[in-house]
Amino acid sequence: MDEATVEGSGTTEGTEDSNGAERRYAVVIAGGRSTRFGDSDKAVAPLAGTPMIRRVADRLAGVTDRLVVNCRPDQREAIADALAGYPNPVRYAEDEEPDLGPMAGIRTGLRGVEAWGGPDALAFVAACDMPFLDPGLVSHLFDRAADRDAAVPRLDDEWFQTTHAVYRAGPMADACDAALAEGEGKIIAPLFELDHAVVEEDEALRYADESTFENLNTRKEFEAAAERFG
Ligand SMILES: Nc1nc2c(ncn2[C@@H]2O[C@H](COP(=O)(O)OP(=O)(O)OP(=O)(O)O)[C@@H](O)[C@H]2O)c(=O)[nH]1
Ligand SMILES: [Mg+2]
Repeated sequence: MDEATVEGSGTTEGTEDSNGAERRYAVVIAGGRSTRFGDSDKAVAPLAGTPMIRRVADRLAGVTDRLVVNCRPDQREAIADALAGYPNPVRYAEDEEPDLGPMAGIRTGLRGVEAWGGPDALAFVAACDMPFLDPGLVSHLFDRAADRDAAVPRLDDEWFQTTHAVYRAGPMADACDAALAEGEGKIIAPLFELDHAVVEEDEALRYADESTFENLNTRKEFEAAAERFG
């Protein structure tokens, strides 16, 4: 791999498991610098006693079969500690070049999925800072992506939730590579290259409440969220 270190490259197993059901992948991207949060990594910061990335991963454990975490190499040990004992198999897709932005994180995470389950595997991609995400909506997004290459929620007819969306690993990673090569920074650009379902707000909110899209950026938001976990 030229851009990312992905474990298990070359061990593609296909997307079917033994009972014929399609495996569902989760990707959590965590390669950001948490600058609004402060001088520690928000991914592993304890949120009401549990590292935030663990809360995100736990929300996904029942509706996905395998987890790929995208991060920088220097984050990996702390993240692996946070995910110790996770019920599903976990692999890491490390940024070879850091700080290329969330689109590069999505690309690298999906390359990890592709190496594990093949290019047609579907993955729900989440940011590491969305601890309220709703597994019911995640399942629905998988259903909506089944005959497409992506399913992405859109709020208020306008705001695509690209880090709360399902993608087919190979096509989306290729589209991100192309966008990155063109210097295209807008995270929605690769989406428009794909056959994608848009899940409008009213549809999404039949499966979840708004908090599923909430992301925590500042220490203040983090502390307010911690109180909601009691
Ligand atoms: N791999 C990778 N992931 C990123 C990068 N920038 C942001 N992310 C991830 O994208 C998601 C959304 O990013 P932000 O909420 O801006 O997080 P952040 O960049 O760590 O925080 P700020 O520095 O405050 O912007 C988070 O899960 C980040 O970890 C990056 O350069 N590389
Ligand atoms: Mg950022």
